[in-house]
Amino acid sequence: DTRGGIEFAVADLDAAEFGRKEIRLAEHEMPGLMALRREYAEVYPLRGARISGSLHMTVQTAVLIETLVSLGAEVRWASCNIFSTQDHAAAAVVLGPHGSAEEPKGVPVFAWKGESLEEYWWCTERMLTWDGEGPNMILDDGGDATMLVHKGAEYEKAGVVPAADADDPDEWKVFLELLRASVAADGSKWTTIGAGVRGVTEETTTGVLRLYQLAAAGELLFPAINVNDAVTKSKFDNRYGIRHSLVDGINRGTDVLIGGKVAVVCGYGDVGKGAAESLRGQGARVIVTEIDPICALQAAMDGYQVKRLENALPEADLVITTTGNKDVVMVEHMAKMKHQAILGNIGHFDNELDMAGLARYPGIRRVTIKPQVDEWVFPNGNTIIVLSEGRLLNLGNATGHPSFVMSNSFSNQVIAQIELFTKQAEYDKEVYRLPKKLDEKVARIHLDALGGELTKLTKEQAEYIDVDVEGPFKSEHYRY
Ligand SMILES: NC(=O)c1ccc[n+]([C@@H]2O[C@H](COP(=O)([O-])OP(=O)(O)OC[C@H]3O[C@@H](n4cnc5c(N)ncnc54)[C@H](O)[C@@H]3O)[C@@H](O)[C@H]2O)c1
Ligand SMILES: Nc1ncnc2c1ncn2CC[C@H](O)C(=O)O
Repeated sequence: DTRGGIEFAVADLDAAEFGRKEIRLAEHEMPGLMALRREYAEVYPLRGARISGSLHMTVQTAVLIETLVSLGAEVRWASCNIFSTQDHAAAAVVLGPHGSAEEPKGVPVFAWKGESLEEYWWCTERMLTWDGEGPNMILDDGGDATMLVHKGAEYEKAGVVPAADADDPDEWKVFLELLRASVAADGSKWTTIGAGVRGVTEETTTGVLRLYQLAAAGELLFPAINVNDAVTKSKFDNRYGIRHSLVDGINRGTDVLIGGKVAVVCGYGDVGKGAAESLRGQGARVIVTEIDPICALQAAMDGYQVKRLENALPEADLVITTTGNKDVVMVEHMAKMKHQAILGNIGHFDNELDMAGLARYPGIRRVTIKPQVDEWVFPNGNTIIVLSEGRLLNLGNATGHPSFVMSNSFSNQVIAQIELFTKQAEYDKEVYRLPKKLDEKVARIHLDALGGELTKLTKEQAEYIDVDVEGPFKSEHYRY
């Protein structure tokens, strides 16, 4: 639809008033973004930026979007997951703080909760397709937007879009069909977009992995900033955000008592650490699976039992994957789980769970209990409860991380967007991280907001530990 010159595809514009109320409350909980709006008021560092954003369309993301706009940017947005959109937030962003349903004054948003795969990729293409000049910045979460531009340009150059293999994931088949139609209609669309983008800022671990792979292959079309590995992002959002939102998703999805139960957490990285703490906080006995001896030893030292999945399954009441890897829980594992055990994933993609194998299992039956909660019935009558079809359940079954921790992450996103947009000449087609001083600046803002008192180094102390009184306070190789 298009109204007031704003193109959009959202579930219900009438939900905007509710969305605006929650955005207003969220602003109070996002001091980093509000501080950046004040710091750059009247400066408009992003004037001229045309940002295409692919990131869960939540209340928190709405505050990020409106911060980018307040710094002068034009923005188009889609969600990076078919279940993570909060429809009232999407509607409020289309209307903007001063618009109305008749006269929207916000930004184009193409996102609604419960998109099909075809709709998801349609939204992603719309988000990247501007009238006139294309985007000159991408803000990505998981790398789907970056992949669409890169694969589109690659296939335009080759003059052909490959056919999918029969056992390719449905996502990939849908993706190739979208590109087949696009390349047939305009054989240079994605090449032109790729050439016009000054840089991409990537939110999450899995998207960052994809960027380093592109860079290693010499295929990166533009510079990239790895926002995930800002300390004030991954050591906070990935851990403390999950500590809050994992249990939220399980409770809203199943209302099953977690206390006294046995929970298996696959992966003990930043997300796995938050997941284990979240479940232990509810009184679960947590068992961790890991492939990395260092993270496994951390789990053991944190008091968790460390086992291989197949040895933990017989007693598991919940199994949660957090690895960023694929094929972690296969249908053979699922067939051995306890009756009505809960299976969920909080990694970025659903391929951590063998959902295709489950759907193909002979005699399997799917009973939808409610949206994003399915009971899968095996022929022997044993059933498992799968959340959000294996997609990240904290956003599919709940509302994701709370505002305060997303303020940390999104402050880094805004800083990274300004860096790449205004200092393009300083960046090559490589993957960069933000300097430690900016990381410490984000931490300082949020510590102040929590009422924390920072101790000041004396000049002598600073010299003794060989740092500047004003920081950076740690070496580049320091591990927080
Ligand atoms: N749901 C959310 O809100 C949210 C938030 C942040 C990150 N993420 C996503 O969560 C995933 C994990 O992120 P992270 O920052 O914790 O990554 P990480 O690399 O810190 O941790 C992943 C851990 O999984 C382990 N692992 C890999 N394969 C495994 C396997 N087969 N079995 C057991 N362990 C295995 C690795 O050794 C590693 O320790 C990524 O996909 C990331 O994008 C989701
Ligand atoms: N509330 C949220 N809004 C937007 N994205 C969210 C929210 N909670 C988790 N995420 C996922 C982003 C996270 O930084 C990641 O790395 O995946």
